[in-house]
Amino acid sequence: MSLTPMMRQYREIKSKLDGDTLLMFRLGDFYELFFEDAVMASQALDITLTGRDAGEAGRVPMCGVPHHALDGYLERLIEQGFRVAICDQVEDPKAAKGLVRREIVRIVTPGTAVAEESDARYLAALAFQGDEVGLALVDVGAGDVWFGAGSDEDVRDHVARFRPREILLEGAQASPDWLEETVKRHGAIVTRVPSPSGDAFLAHYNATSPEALGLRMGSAALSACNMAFQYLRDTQMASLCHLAPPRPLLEPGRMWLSERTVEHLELVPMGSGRDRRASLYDVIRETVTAAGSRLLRTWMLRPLTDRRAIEERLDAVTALADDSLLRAEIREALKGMHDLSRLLAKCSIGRATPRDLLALAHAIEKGEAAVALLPLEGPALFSRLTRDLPDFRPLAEHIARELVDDPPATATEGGIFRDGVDAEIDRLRSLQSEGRSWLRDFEARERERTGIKSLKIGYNKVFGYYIEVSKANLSLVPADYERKQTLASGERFTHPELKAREADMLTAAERVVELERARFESWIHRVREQASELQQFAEVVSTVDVLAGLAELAVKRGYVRPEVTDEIGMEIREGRHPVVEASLGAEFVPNDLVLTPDAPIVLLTGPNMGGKSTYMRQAALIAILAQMGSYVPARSARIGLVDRVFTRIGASDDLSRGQSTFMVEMTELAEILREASGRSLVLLDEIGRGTSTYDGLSIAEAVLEDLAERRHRPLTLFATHYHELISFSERFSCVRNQSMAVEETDTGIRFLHTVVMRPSDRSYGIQVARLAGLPDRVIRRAMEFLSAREVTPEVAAARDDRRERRREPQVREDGPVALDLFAAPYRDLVDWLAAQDVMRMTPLEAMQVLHEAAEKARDLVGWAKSR
Ligand SMILES: Nc1ncnc2c1ncn2[C@@H]1O[C@H](COP(=O)(O)OP(=O)(O)OP(=O)(O)O)[C@@H](O)[C@H]1O
Repeated sequence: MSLTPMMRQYREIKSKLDGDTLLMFRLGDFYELFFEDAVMASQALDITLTGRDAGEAGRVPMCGVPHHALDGYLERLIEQGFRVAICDQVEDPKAAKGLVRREIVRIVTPGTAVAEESDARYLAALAFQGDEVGLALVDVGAGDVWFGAGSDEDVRDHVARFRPREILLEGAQASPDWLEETVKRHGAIVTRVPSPSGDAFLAHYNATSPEALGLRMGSAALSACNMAFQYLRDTQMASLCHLAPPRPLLEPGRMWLSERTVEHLELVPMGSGRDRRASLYDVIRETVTAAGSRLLRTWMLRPLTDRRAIEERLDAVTALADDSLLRAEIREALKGMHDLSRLLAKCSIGRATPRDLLALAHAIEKGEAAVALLPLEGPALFSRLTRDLPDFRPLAEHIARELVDDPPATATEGGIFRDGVDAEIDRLRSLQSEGRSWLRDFEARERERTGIKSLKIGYNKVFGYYIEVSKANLSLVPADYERKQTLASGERFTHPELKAREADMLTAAERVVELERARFESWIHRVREQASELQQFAEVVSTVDVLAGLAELAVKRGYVRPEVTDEIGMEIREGRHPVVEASLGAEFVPNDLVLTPDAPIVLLTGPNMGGKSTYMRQAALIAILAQMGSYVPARSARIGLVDRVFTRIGASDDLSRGQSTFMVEMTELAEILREASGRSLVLLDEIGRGTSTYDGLSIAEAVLEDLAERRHRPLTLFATHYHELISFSERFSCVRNQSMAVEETDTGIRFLHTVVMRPSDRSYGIQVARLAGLPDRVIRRAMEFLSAREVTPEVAAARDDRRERRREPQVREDGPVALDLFAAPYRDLVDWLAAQDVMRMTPLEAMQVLHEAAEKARDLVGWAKSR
């Protein structure tokens, strides 16, 4: 079938792309899509689907977006997981003989697009070698590159933490089991790529061997890096010289926090909209720049384990916390600073506009102003940061001197540079302005000569300059006017004198645009040449922002400087949970925590809602804050360095991963028991809850015993409802009982949120249920069931089996003394209740079950009475 030449060109270019990459084809002022692409894009972007004559194929579907609005539309497509190839006209249409030459100039993909946002946006590459998986992560916008390798699970953790938007896998490689779910959870796409050939990675960094970049020859990590860089080269088609040197994911001297720990401790925001829960990151973020916020997040997720490095940061924070004037000046200097890394990325991928160039200059000026404020005789970190830094002020000043105050958003229309910057540009501009004044004179002259008062000189792209005469005056038009165009209201003419001028003026205008563009490009080139030093400068500025932000946080929220030691243990006086405190304010009740090598295990009991989870998480958050170099919410804190934080805390979203709650619990527990060292902090919340009481209790007991009997016992906070475990402290001096205090009142109980150094005497489950508004009749029956259970022979026997009972059963005289739970009608209810899986229900369904339970219980009450 023969297509029009343009459509043939389109087809040829499209055939070079993967099937699912959309092609945006530049036609005049629009980027157009055709065929299936047009159908998909018109739906995705909610734009009108039209058609275009394609030759014998007839009309084919088409839709398009104006070229100046491309970025916005691209962003929307990328957000929906599309990959988009941009095809531009690569020669001047005026100079083209026949069809304009077009080429793909870049491919925009979810993992490589540079967006105007502060969040990181990663591209990941996975390379499999036997049991080892190599991983590379690149944030093109921020210029960050990370690499690492490990087990399938390690890599899953990294991927979950970095939340890449796009994951590269080799064509034939089978997907790891977890990939599909990760992709769903984080809205990423998987892109299949050819196996890496050559050394795109080494070539990018101009390195002769991988060792020079910290990688091993032939390693899985190196393959992943090669995959990522080959893909970047193929899609970006630009130098990407702004990318910082690659950094290992598992740097020595960093604390490792697994994905689950990050989630359990709510370090970063989770959920969205109304479900979005406040996180540590939200509370501690006092940075004033977007890049500073990104770095703060990195610090928080990768705390240090090297005491000296932590103290170096703490010294800097102290200096800034103590000097409020200096802190305010630094923060003021940085306020409103554009994202330097992102601007560098744009220069490096050739997408910077004149506006970006000026923004870059302003960002440098702001960064330099902030850095210049640092007292060099002050903390060592300040001088270390600034020691080898070139002075970028001359560069910034030079740019600002040359560019106009409000440069255009594209480099193609001139008006970028000030007068006096370039003699040739000035000369051409004055030619243009002379031309304009000549036009004014010419207009006046012609009005005079013809006597047509309303005669006007106008301009459009098709006809150039013209003389417009209204209908009423057409009879006065002189013979030397040549008719060009008829309008409803009059006619347009040219004149030889006007034509001659027009040629001069248009040439001058085109020449100016050309010269300005070339000058702009040479500026971008100069920036690119210094991209890696500028990127380093950007990181220094972000560090200053983070340090000043942490100092601000310390002062604003009354945090104290922790004492960080190489010993094992921690002593926190009047510690607070930073996030809960931020929402409760003065109502928050501070608590102490002392863990020593001799007594590293705390067994925490107390009612639901008593504050156990808060207390446990608080310990981990304080340790993380201290080790990232921040002050902490406490009256005082002495923190022995922690190598890892492990958490096993019932997570509500386990279900969304399709794993049973109990299975997840046990998998995590297994990891903790395998990997926790004597320097680890372990939080265990209600181990065993996911299974039957006695299985759960037995597992909890065995775990506690295992931890207590170790030579290197991890610092452990063990919250439990199993009161049976309380007696452990008699067997093991390393286990200390603590509980959340409760006050019993006439109407029920009141939570004091105070930690006391004794076990809780009861679990108060039913009282908490009453507080939650369970109907009185259900509460009453629950009390009856409870007292009955306490004397059921099976239960009593099972308990006696295990240990001496702490309390004698309280037989209530006014209630049914021995309710036979296994009598048929009760048994039905018990069986039915046992079959309910509340964790898999929506709140509404759970309410219905509760309602039904109450109904059934009421029936039973009636049945019992009737007996
Ligand atoms: N120290 C405190 N000061 C004031 N309020 C607190 C404190 N600790 C916890 N709370 C409040 O009590 C609520 C319950 O706390 P938390 O979830 O830690 O209890 P829990 O004992 O772990 O409960 P459950 O066993 O049901 O999980 C929190 O939402 C918080 O508002």
